[in-house]
Amino acid sequence: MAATHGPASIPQDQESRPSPAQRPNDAFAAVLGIGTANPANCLRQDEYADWYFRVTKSDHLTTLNNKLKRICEKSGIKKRHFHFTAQTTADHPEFLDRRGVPSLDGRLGITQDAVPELAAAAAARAIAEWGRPATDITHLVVTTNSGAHAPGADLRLAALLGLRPTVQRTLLYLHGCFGGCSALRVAKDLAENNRGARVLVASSEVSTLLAFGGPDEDHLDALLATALFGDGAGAAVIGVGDGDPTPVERPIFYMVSASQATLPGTERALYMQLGRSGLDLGISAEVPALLRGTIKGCVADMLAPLGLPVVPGAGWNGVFWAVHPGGRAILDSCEAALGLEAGKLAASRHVLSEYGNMLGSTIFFVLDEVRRRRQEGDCEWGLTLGIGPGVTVEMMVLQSASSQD
Ligand SMILES: CCCCCCCCCCCCCCCCCC(=O)SCCNC(=O)CCNC(=O)[C@H](O)C(C)(C)COP(=O)(O)OP(=O)(O)OC[C@H]1O[C@@H](n2cnc3c(N)ncnc32)[C@H](O)[C@@H]1OP(=O)(O)O
Repeated sequence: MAATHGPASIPQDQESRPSPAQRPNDAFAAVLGIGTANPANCLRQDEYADWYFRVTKSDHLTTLNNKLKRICEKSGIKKRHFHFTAQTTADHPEFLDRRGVPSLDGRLGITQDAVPELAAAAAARAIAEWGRPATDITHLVVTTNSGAHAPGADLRLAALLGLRPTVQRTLLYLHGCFGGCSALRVAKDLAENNRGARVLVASSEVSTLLAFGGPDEDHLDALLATALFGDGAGAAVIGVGDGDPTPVERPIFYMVSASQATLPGTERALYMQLGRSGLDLGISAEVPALLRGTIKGCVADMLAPLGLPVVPGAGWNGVFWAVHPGGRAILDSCEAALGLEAGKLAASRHVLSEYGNMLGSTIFFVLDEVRRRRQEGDCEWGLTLGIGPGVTVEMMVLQSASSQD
């Protein structure tokens, strides 16, 4: 299937701009397997605020507790998974004080094992769906916001999965919420430029361990973060059919084109920085409005060279969407700015509801959900959007392989 069902040519727009689809069939990398995993500890969002104020010994801060409750109610999240437990704060009381108390070593000491182990659980599922032995993986791309080690989670993951010692590793740190999209873009390039390559991409996030702290009324975006983020890992196997069919492989999506854009003047709107007290972060309340004002032009600019076909008259509703659910208001902004019909972001909203924002891992959950929901007659072409610090938007044009079966 991999080699015989390459993407059909993308019809050109009237100006006949050069298109990536002018490349021969089967030249595009395809997603050949997807896997996801979460830590076992799961907290309901409607109980989260009270849990958080209890474990941080801050029950007396009722105004902040009520604010967190209001944020949780509007978050579009039902539950989230965490590597973090109440026991973590009992074992590491220094994690509670983010005002200069050193705790980075203790936090990194936990993520060192947690990141590759969670990645391995997701990757094992992706490899099982792919259907070939782990030793056939030629390249490994790992992304995380939850580490600062060398050798890093990529090497541990390779060992846990029994990959070949010659596997070619790439590790992407601190890419924020678009890390999964960046890793997929790198994997696409590796697969398309190395004949026979099979690239394992894995994102693993236990960033709650790095960023957790007690409530602080001078740092309300950190309070917001406690309501949004969860832990999880996603993985995919990427490869090109390259004229050497391997019948066991069944493409899910073809990765037709990848691009990245940064919204001018938005460097401080979203940021992360590792410090001695852990991961410091900023999430401006302006982010949803910033996206609402710019995302349409940004996506149009990135698509312009491609001549992507949309159903006549359907506009942005003529494609399927896999948008990173950075927050409920992020999805609302994209929906409003692009004029999307209700339901177009259903997969993203479902993932947000079930898991929260798992930074770079989230896009794998969304892609998994998009393919689960696919039905006869659904749009053949689609777009992924990753949004994170920069403010950076990563986009990939996908073609569903199932529409060619
Ligand atoms: C178990 C341990 C767990 C620990 C977790 C630890 C944390 C881990 C963190 C990991 C590190 C990750 C860092 C990554 C940073 C960059 C990555 C991203 O892209 S990030 C992705 C980007 N994601 C986003 O940008 C989030 C997008 N935002 C949203 O989705 C929504 O605004 C909403 C759901 C937060 C609220 O719904 P909405 O309809 O707007 O409802 P309303 O208008 O009624 O407001 C309700 C209350 O919310 C308030 N408030 C709002 N914004 C902020 C703010 N920035 N700041 C502060 N407060 C804010 C607002 O003031 C109001 O308060 P009040 O007046 O009631 O007192």
